[in-house]
Amino acid sequence: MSLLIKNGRLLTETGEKEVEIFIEDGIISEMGTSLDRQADEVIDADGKLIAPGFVDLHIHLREPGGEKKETIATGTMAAAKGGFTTVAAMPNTRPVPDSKEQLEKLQMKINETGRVRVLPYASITVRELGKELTDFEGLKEAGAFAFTDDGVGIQEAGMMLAAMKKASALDMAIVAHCEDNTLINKGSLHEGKKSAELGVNGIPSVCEAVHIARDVLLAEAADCHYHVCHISTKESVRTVREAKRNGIKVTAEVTPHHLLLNEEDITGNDANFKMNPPLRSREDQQALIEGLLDGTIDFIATDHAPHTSEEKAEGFELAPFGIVGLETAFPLLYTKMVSEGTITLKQLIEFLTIKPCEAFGLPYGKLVPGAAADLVLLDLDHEEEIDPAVFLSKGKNTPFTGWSCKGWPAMTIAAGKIVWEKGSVAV
Ligand SMILES: NC(=O)N[C@@H](CC(=O)O)C(=O)O
Ligand SMILES: [Zn+2]
Ligand SMILES: [Zn+2]
Repeated sequence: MSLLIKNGRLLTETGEKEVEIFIEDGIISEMGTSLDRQADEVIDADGKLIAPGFVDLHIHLREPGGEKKETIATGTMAAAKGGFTTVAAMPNTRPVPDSKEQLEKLQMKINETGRVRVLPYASITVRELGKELTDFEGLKEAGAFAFTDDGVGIQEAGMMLAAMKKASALDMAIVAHCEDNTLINKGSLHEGKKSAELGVNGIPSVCEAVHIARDVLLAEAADCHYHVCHISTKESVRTVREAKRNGIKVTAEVTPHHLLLNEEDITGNDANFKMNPPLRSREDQQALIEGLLDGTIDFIATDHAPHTSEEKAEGFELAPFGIVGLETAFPLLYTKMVSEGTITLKQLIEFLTIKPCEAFGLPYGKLVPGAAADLVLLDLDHEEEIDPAVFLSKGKNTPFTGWSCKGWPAMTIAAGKIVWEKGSVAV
């Protein structure tokens, strides 16, 4: 099976140039200006920008156990529509992939129904209960991408150190949801201006930062790659910056919503603004942007966390934490950060491709001969309003409804196959 993409544009060090890409058996075989190649299928990119397929190392697919919210099939369709060709699935499912057997079952399901590449996380502790470490060796053998108890923090330093030592010996990363249970304060949003205004309990910034401060020291002691999920506060950014300066192997991700929103954007009782960590202050938002620009924060991940409309209708205090992100990440970031001059298009693409891959030593995220043919065609000028009714995700829980964005994916190719095309009927 071969594919020839004509009339594409490529972003290079020296600006944009025209490109043709010849793909054979899922691999980029040749790139150039006028390739003299016969292909089974020819695609006219019609001047669209061709970028490496996006990589999202933090998403929730909900299967097994949460199929009302999302499945591997619907979540990876949403990923394809958003231009993502590699995603890493969090293990807070029921059951949790906390044994070789469970992870093997999950892998089978991914192979059957995943539309794009799915890297499964395994949990750090059995059932994510924080009491007993999982079988790291067996889970690595079964294909675990890294270890995390996302959804909850690892409460005990001794448990975290033991996990890091084991992970380090296997050359695997510990990926952390940083939240100290004794500091949550039964909050449903950030402890600050908005919580005071509404008179409701808030989650203080230190609830996150205190875990990061502890964990960078543990990572140093264990010589382990430690990755911070969804970083959200200025104190957290400062702590990661300092740890990096000291040579500690720490990386961090930030979500589009923490870059684009702060607590002041929360409207009424709308639980589509409720996520964990919560939207923080304007100063925190600014610190996250600065952290991304100076390399303290390595890449962007959506934390795509679908919930049903019924659950989200329960109101701010009762609804579950989490918002969807796969189908809106690029248009939002392109419109709000690139068009407004905060970052360049090249930087944005890197934060969604090569940067996450470099952080975790993955061989994806670049367009070069010999690489997997994972790519996205971007229609940078096309403008459209965000409308959850057209999402392929089962989750409609977004705070960005009605935002007018440019920069929509027009076609996504994963491992040499068209996995999503604008205007075509979803199959
Ligand atoms: N981010 C969220 O608000 N929710 C996530 C859990 C998590 O990422 O911690 C979920 O699983 O719904
Ligand atoms: Zn989390
Ligand atoms: Zn998450």
